[in-house]
Amino acid sequence: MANLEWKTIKEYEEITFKSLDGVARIAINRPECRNAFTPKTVDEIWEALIICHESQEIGVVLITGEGPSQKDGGWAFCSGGDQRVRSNTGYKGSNGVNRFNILDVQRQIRFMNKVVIAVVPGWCVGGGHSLHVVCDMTIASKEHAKFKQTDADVASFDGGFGSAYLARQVGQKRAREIFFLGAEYSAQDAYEMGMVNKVVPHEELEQTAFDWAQEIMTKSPTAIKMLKFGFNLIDDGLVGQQVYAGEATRLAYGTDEATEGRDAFLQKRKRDFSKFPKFP
Ligand SMILES: CC(C)(COP(=O)(O)OP(=O)(O)OC[C@H]1O[C@@H](n2cnc3c(N)ncnc32)[C@H](O)[C@@H]1OP(=O)(O)O)[C@@H](O)C(=O)NCCC(=O)NCCSC(=O)c1cc(O)c2ccccc2c1O
Repeated sequence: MANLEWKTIKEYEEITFKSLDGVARIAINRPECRNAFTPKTVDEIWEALIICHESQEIGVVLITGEGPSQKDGGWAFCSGGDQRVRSNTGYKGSNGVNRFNILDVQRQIRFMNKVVIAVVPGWCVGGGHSLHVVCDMTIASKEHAKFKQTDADVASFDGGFGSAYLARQVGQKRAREIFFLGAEYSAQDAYEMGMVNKVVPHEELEQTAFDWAQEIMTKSPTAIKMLKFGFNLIDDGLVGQQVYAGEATRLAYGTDEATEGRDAFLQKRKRDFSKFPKFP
């Protein structure tokens, strides 16, 4: 793996959270179970994403999995919900509360004001597969990345982004095949289907993701954000419209027209928008 000198932003128990030159790296750190997530893992990812969302320094977020496993050398991005803590009403956290909180993380990635890249070093399975699907882009290890949707094997189903948005990426027939058969796909298969952006030698995986992040960060942050929310809009209904429109409102606040509206109110005078252009 690349010798990037990541610095820890915050210590967690089940993830690592680091950054370098404006790029954040969030990695599930449970390689012995192929980076399956518990409610605690997910809470930690969620908090790290909020930190990234609020940060003025971070421009791009990488989500990945630590590895290899000390047990057998296997690599994983994420193997989905940890089946050992699954109960009749969700996944049981250490406080005894059952959760499906990975869906909160999916929404946070979707509505995040920065680009989120899935960096897939190995197995990408079940809820882990859905996690990569919801990320803005995916880069995968040529040697070790493998994609598989086991949801129906374990009587689970991500009927949201994990399946419907996947169909946007690979087409309806392929998405149904992925879920209905639960077959294993190589990084190259996934690339050819359109759910992976680039396949690179394992040694170059992290460096490639970092380079992509650096390139994105040379561009206008507002343009990148509006493009991301614009891409999301058609699939996200009124919530997507709200997110996009919120950013349009922010841009409008920066105009003289907005200043006139605010100042007229505060100065208790008649507003005068007559001088402002009505562009065709
Ligand atoms: C991921 C695998 C294909 C890897 O196979 P491989 O042969 O390489 O390795 P092993 O099978 O020997 O695994 C090594 C070790 O890890 C343990 N492990 C792997 N995955 C999990 C897991 N998900 N939970 C718990 N433990 C796991 C495995 O038992 C081994 O332990 P040892 O002690 O024996 O060493 C293969 O492991 C595999 O198929 N894993 C299961 C994948 C799976 O079914 N995931 C769950 C899908 S459902 C889901 O993720 C999900 C979560 C949500 O929160 C949702 C919320 C709302 C809607 C839907 C949700 C949802 O679908």
